[in-house]
Amino acid sequence: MTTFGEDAMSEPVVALRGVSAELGARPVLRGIDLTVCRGQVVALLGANGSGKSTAVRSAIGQVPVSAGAVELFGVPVRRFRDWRRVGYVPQRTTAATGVPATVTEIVASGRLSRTGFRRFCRADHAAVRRALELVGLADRAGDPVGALSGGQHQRVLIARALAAEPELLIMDEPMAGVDLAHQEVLAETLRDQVASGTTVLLVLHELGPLEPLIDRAVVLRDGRVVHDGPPPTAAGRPALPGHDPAHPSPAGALGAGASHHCLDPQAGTEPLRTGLPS
Ligand SMILES: Nc1ncnc2c1ncn2[C@@H]1O[C@H](COP(=O)(O)OP(=O)(O)OP(=O)(O)O)[C@@H](O)[C@H]1O
Repeated sequence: MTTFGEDAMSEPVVALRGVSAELGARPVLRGIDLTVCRGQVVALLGANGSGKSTAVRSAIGQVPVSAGAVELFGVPVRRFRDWRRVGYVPQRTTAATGVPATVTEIVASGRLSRTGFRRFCRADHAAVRRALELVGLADRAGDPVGALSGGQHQRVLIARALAAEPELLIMDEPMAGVDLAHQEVLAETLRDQVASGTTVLLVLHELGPLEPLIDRAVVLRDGRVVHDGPPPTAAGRPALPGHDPAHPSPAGALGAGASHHCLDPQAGTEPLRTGLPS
């Protein structure tokens, strides 16, 4: 297990500062600030069309920004090359359907960011096998990916991201179409990843079994950050252990410019609870 010191915990792994982006002629992001520090698990929430996918796609350089700055591991994304450190699960796609590849081949493709064009070594094969086991698909390893159900396909995409053993996992609605039993399995997997120091940025519609893992929620509305703080409270119970639902954080109270959600090494506070209302 990796242990990070306080200095590492204060290091922004993902930083969007004042980011605006247009798709077509439409302004989709309107000056958003989003910082995820090492070891944090941040959920990006908001209604359909609020800009969540665009925000994570701009974080990995897939959407060009018209204003503001995007950094990964402290490096401007346009100069970032160390992609082995990043695992990305796109919003559910059927792109692999019809591709004549096996489940193992799709998952192994996630390892290419580490291996480049060298031959797979024993550790690479082991990482692929382990990723398949983590999502509960080891028994389907040799099957054509086109023969899988939608939820199984989603789990293949998660395994593909895990195969690279990334330091940062960015997942766009990873639980979409996944049944509750396998959501629990994936939540357990994610818990292990987080325990070993992985930083996670998730687009979610509902927190579900991931709720206990979420340190912070950033809520978008119409391309703007309207809340950055504790996750919303599920009906009738606290969003996090120790969080009093009688004192919910007012949406927008923390607003944009949330880099203070990283641990201040001088402050000596609990790193991942910074910003929770008392
Ligand atoms: N390629 C595109 N060209 C033009 N507009 C687009 C494109 N992709 C997305 N948009 C628009 O950008 C806005 C934000 O889309 P985005 O996919 O980021 O939203 P989202 O919050 O992830 O939504 P959902 O919850 O439905 O996945 C929407 O109004 C959408 O119609």
